[in-house]
Amino acid sequence: MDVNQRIAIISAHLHPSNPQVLKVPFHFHQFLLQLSEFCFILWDYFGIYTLLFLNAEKMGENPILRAADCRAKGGAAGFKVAVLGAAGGIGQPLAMLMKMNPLVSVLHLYDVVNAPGVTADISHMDTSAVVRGFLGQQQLESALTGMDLVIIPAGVPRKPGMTRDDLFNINAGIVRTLCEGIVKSCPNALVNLISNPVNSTVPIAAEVFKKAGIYDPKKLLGVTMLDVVRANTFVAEVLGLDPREVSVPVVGGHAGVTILPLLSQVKPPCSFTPEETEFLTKRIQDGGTEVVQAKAGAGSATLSMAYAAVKFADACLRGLRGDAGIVECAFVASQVTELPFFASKVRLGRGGAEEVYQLGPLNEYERVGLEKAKKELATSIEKGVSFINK
Ligand SMILES: NC(=O)c1ccc[n+]([C@@H]2O[C@H](COP(=O)([O-])OP(=O)(O)OC[C@H]3O[C@@H](n4cnc5c(N)ncnc54)[C@H](O)[C@@H]3O)[C@@H](O)[C@H]2O)c1
Ligand SMILES: O=C(O)C[C@H](O)C(=O)O
Repeated sequence: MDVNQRIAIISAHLHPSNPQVLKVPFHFHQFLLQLSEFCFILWDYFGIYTLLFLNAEKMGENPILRAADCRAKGGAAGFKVAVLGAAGGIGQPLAMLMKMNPLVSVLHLYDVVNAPGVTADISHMDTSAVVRGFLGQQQLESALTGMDLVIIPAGVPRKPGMTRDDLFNINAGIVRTLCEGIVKSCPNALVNLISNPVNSTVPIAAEVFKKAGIYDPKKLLGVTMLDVVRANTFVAEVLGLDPREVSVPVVGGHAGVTILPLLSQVKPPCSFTPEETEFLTKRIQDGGTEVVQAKAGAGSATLSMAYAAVKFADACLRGLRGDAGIVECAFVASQVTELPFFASKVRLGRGGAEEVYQLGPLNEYERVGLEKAKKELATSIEKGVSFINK
């Protein structure tokens, strides 16, 4: 019986117009029974909230929100995910899409600006993940504590005329600081690194983790999914197919010629003329620049990147859950070439990138592209490594 039913019954009994109340002589035991009913109602209405208020006042929090948070925490089981740089151009739509992901139970949004605003906004979405905001470096440790997956889109984006490597001086330091936070608060988390230049920031992260003695190469993944997303889209346009039916492996790295689409391995199997191959390869390699130029100084890809990041993060979470056969491209520690890092297809599992696949047969065009990619990649990787070890 709920509180309202109890109130209805008791007030009906006590109301002077109730003939039974008038007729039935006063009995002390009935009076006690009714008194106890009233006590229950008072407790239901006021007692629990009084306790919550007293407890929450001590903790300096709004008790009603705290109660709601407790209920939400008791909800769906899932993974704890942090987004670092959550108030940015990528961070905001990425945070929104992660809030919609049913595999996520707790979502921590960290930034050096505007994290509370983005958090308040996203927390009103009626999906199950509980959202908490963290602002500034003094809250970095709390933001990261207990996380299963950390997604990093923090850092400055390109303007027209810049290369991704031009971002190194600012973003290298940002990535180092964030990775030092991961060392302290969630050394076993999977890390999805988006901040550019990815070809250097992934080696930076690896060196920070190595120095701290927590490096697990399987758990550090540079996000190159946007190259795959673009490749699927552009190839589908040429073939006249639905992009969701097209799968293009993109290997190497994430900048200019290091982005190497393997058009000979497109699924469904198809063939391209030399002109189509040249056109598609260039368009995929220059996809980022195409957006930077179109935005004319207002930044680089944010919405398609958030989409790609969430597609990749979802694959990582399904891998962590133990799903079989999750294969995506990522920039990881690798023995596929002589370079210590290389993007290729990886199998995602409970331990992260559990298997790194070989490139498979390449045609002559791709072999030439691979040599160019490796040359530039070697320099970018070395730049990242020596940033930490200088
Ligand atoms: N891997 C890829 O495919 C890919 C694609 C697109 C963009 N990017 C890169 O992602 C990065 C972010 O791009 P954006 O468009 O979102 O930029 P943005 O400037 O819109 O957002 C970056 C956010 O990072 C925050 N930030 C800065 N320093 C920080 C710190 N120390 N700790 C936490 N947060 C910090 C900023 O406050 C800002 O909110 C850039 O480096 C960009 O080049 C990578
Ligand atoms: O091009 C950029 O600077 C951003 C990103 O790396 C992209 O590929 O869109």
